[in-house]
Amino acid sequence: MTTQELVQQIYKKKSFLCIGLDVDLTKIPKHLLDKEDPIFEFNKAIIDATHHLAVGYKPNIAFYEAYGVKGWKSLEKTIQYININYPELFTIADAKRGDIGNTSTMYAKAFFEDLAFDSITIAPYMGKDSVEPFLAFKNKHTILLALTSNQGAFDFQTKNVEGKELYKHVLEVSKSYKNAENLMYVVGATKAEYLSDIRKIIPDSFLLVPGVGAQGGNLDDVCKYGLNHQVGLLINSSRGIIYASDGLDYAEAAVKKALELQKAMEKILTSK
Ligand SMILES: O=C(O)c1cc(=O)[nH]c(=O)n1[C@@H]1O[C@H](COP(=O)(O)O)[C@@H](O)[C@H]1O
Repeated sequence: MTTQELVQQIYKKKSFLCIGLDVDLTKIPKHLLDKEDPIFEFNKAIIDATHHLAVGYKPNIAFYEAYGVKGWKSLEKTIQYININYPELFTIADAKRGDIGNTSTMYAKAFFEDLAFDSITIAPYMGKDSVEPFLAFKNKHTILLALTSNQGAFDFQTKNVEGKELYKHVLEVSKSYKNAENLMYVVGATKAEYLSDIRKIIPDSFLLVPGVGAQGGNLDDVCKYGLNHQVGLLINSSRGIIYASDGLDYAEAAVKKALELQKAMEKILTSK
């Protein structure tokens, strides 16, 4: 998917919501556990109910790998279901990969070619030759971890290195990578106060912003400095939407939570 197609979808739906599919068998409604593939059944119901309110879905790969081959099959069925039934949706493999060049190429093939995701999250720690193999894929997006939502972000990312914070080096250096136009960045919603500095370095890039909902991040704070001329934000909520209820009404409860966020986004977009 091109960035332009993503932007068009955002304006059409008046939403820049991404729903995180972090499926945990201990949290989904009990009646689904009797099904042949409970994870896929859960995802399918959530996607069918919320696809008009969201522009993207982000399965966190750990939640599938945790169930071995079965989990990987559920992931494959989920991404195929989206790509066949809702091809306009932007898909993110939240895999947080990155390794020496030839290994990164194999990760890229796994997520961009075999599973046909539109994008993948990547850790920048191993540098240019670990990131560029992902950037080589046309119309695929590499979402680099810049300033993450967790407390551990302060261990390294905000440390001063040669006069500026490490995350700023990540933003600046990555802009010179080959095919850098395929880059997006992760900035946690809990770090909204850093966004005006971040936008000075990468005014045009899309940001994936997790941490709204369960982690306490605030949508208005993120939008205040995070929005750009093409919106430039994908706000992710996982647990806050998909586990709104663990009863028979789980899909309707997810719609209610997604609608609250979409309405707030519509208001922000129309007042922009
Ligand atoms: O890359 C991510 O998506 C990510 C980066 C980050 O800094 N913080 C963060 O929470 N995430 C992911 O975003 C999702 C947040 O989930 P909730 O807190 O349940 O909305 C999880 O899948 C996290 O792994």
